[in-house]
Amino acid sequence: MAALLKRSASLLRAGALQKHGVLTKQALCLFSTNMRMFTNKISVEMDGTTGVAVLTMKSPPVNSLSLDFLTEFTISLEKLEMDKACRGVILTSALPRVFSAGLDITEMCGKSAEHYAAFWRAVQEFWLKLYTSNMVTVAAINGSCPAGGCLMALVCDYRVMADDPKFSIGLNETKLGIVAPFWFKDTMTNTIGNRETEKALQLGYMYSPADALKVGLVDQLASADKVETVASTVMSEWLAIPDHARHLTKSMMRKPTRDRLVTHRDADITSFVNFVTKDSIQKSLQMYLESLKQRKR
Ligand SMILES: CCCCCCCCCCC/C=C/C(=O)SCCNC(=O)CCNC(=O)[C@H](O)C(C)(C)COP(=O)(O)OP(=O)(O)OC[C@H]1O[C@@H](n2cnc3c(N)ncnc32)[C@H](O)[C@@H]1OP(=O)(O)O
Repeated sequence: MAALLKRSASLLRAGALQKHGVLTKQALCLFSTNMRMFTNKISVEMDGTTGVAVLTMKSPPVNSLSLDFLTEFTISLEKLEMDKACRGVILTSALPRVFSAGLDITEMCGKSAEHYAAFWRAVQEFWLKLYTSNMVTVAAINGSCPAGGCLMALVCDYRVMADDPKFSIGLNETKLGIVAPFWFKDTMTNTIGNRETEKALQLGYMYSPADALKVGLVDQLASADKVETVASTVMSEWLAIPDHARHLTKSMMRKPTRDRLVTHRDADITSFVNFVTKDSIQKSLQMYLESLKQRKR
């Protein structure tokens, strides 16, 4: 399994996944009954009787979405997608207090233009795979989830968040001096509407769980120790709907947003690389990283 994953990761890095559109058969190892899979940063437990997998992010300190993390995540999701027995995935975090801190800022600082392009392609791939998944996807948000972490939750079909005022969720990019790309914006607009998104994005607003529920950014709150149980209950409600009818409905709803990124994918990478290589943006990101480190002192 480790060797297959390693091979899959190198194929993904080498762009083979983009070239052929799917992972090679060799890279696939289908789940059929109860199954566990561990990579460095992710564990997947699939219950063959319910058809539900729990994908747990376990990349300390904050489950930041590095190139390695994104590669492992996308491969794990692809494997589940190819397994006919798997009908739903619950995403959650093994870390206390943090669901995901979003994109790994160190991937956007002090690197080459080639690195930024490869990183951004992996971010796009991650979004596309999760957004267009045929499986029911439920986010069990058991901690804070800024920016890319919020995006991950937003692309799921349903969001259950821990009702703890210490946690927050939102697209806070402007606070870092950067801009949420159009497909982040589209994903949020589709969830909470244009006016609320306009305010939230400009202000880089991080919502408390109660406020997130009020605006529809999350669907349900639960006490921290019940988030995954509530997510499982929601999952069984969604799985009661015939798969083919639900798939077709989901893809009808999501196709225009998905197509917009697919059509402008290369331009979006160029835009990202041009943006992130600017001295002023590098300075903002470095200062933000430094401020995160200073907070602890
Ligand atoms: C014209 C338009 C063109 C558009 C082109 C595109 C433009 C670019 C678009 C980019 C989109 C970006 C999306 C993102 O996701 S950016 C990331 C945003 N994330 C954040 O702001 C989160 C920051 N982190 C936190 O708020 C907290 O860490 C958190 C609440 C998540 C957890 O708090 P906690 O107290 O538990 O942990 P610490 O703060 O002490 O952090 C522990 C260590 O982790 C490091 N850290 C935290 N977050 C990140 C991160 N996102 N990336 C990398 N590293 C991170 C932190 O520095 C600590 O490190 P040290 O232990 O070394 O001090």
